[in-house]
Amino acid sequence: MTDADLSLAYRPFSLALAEPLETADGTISAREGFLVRLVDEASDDSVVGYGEATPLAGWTESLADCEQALERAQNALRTGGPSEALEVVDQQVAARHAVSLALADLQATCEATPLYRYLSQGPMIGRVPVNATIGDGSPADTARDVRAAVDRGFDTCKLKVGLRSVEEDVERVRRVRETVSHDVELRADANEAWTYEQAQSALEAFADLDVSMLEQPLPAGALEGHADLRAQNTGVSIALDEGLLEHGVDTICDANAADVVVLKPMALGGIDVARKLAAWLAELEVTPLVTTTIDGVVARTGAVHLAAAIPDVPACGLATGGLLAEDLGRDPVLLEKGSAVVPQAKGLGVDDVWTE
Ligand SMILES: O=C(O)CCC(=O)C1=CC=C[C@@H](O)[C@@H]1C(=O)O
Ligand SMILES: [Mg+2]
Repeated sequence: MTDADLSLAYRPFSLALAEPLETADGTISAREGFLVRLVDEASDDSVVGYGEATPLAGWTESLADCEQALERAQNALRTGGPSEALEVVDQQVAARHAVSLALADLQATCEATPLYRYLSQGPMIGRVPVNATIGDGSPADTARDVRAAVDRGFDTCKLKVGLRSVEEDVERVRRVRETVSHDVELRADANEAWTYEQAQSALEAFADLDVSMLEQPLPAGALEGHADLRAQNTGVSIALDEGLLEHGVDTICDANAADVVVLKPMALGGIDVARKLAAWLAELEVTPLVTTTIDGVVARTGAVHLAAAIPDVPACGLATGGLLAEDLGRDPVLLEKGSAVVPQAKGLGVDDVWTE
């Protein structure tokens, strides 16, 4: 394959969620983006690579900026090859995610290697643990949704909190705990909703209810506040998500602000970028965890490969396909007993997404 033989095409898509996901950041009811296809014209059987750019307000560039960036990448690929195509989308994380994923899928496919092994050069991995994602709802609805997830095989559930009063959120978690045993790991994600005092009182109550992790309780800027919450040693891990985009790994680790850092490849510019951050975090003894931005099957499967390339990754937010009412194509990732079964076919393992 020579660079000059590669051509990039993209097309828009819109995927509705089965039910709107209520978060303290806002409601997500549909995901719009671009499916990317790279073709190596020189290969006899036209090897292809797929990528996906699904911008999310507040986390990535806008849909319009993403489209312009993909157009630039299309031209740059023709004139300057892959490195130039990546360079011209350097500041548009969702577009860069798509282009870098398509390049990696194509390369791994050419090498007849599953994408995660192309990324990690590591051992074969059969499964990665995943969590169920439970949106805001009444205490009864939340308990019902968690029960249903546990009945489907999940043993880790992440609840969205921060839309109601702290007392109501604590009541939701209490109802959930009454419904499922302590074998089920419960996490909560407040998406920056709380003041320090609110976070402190939630943390104490959550510790009593055996919640394992509280994600982004305070605004992204509040690194010291997160460090202070951590220093209380309640037994509840503090995870940063939005905080990573604002501060980067070094600043978070220097401030001792997190036990866990959430990596969203779509918001970070790609699975290649996220994998480097994961290695860096692990070196600094902070746990990396992978989630999607409620993406289509191409980006979601890319995130599964990323998680499989991270040693000893904890349960990740990758079981988000079921939140969509429709998808870009067949899902190659089976969810079984709280794990995602990692595709072992060459490349991403996604096909039939680009129908003419
Ligand atoms: O982590 C998960 O279980 C699924 C992904 C998820 O929760 C999110 C996806 C996209 C935007 C956010 O509201 C949210 C998050 O903050 O982690
Ligand atoms: Mg989060």
